[in-house]
Amino acid sequence: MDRLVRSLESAPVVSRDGYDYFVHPVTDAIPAVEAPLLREIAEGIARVADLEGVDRILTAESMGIHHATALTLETEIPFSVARKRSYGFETEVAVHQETGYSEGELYVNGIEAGDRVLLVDDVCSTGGTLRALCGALVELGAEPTEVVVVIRRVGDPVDLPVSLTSLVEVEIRNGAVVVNETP
Ligand SMILES: O=P(O)(O)OC[C@H]1O[C@H](OP(=O)(O)OP(=O)(O)O)[C@H](O)[C@@H]1O
Ligand SMILES: Nc1nc2[nH]cnc2c(=O)[nH]1
Repeated sequence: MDRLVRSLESAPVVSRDGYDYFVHPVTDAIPAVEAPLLREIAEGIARVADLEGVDRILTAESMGIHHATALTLETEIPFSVARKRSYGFETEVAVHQETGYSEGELYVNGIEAGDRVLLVDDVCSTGGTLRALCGALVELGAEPTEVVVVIRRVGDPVDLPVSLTSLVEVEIRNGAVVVNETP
């Protein structure tokens, strides 16, 4: 995870209503997302995730999408996106998403009862987004298998019904990103 670690160490931190928010290609596409980093991440997720029997990858709009795309290209497992807009389908499940700086609804479509679903996202901080998605899967009769994120922001305890793995962990200390590579 050399590229990921090096690039995170120089990520700027801005305030979003008092929340120290780091800005990075993985989480914001700022500066640009380059192919070697994207590839390193997709290979890293495929290595740490248990892909046996997984039918679908699920991510949240918007900044999980490029990681889910790369992972699908790496594994051939199709992905779905929980969107921030409703399509109004009868089978749609809406869940409330709360992060450290925002809240809204996420709408899950295209997952079937019995599907085994790997959840993937760019970052997990409070865990509010991934907890909401796990709830949507259970409501649909699908099975969340595990959560794998690129970056885990340590600090907030997260409460998820399945295991959470990250490629790296970060902390924000004195306005700067401090990175710990996970084994
Ligand atoms: O662990 P949490 O506190 O839930 O935070 C993590 C979520 O925050 C970001 O999404 P955001 O809703 O900001 O939307 P974006 O992907 O469009 O930036 C990020 O992409 C994760 O989905
Ligand atoms: N880019 C970015 N996305 C986040 N999602 C939750 N926390 C963060 C953060 O600090 N930075």
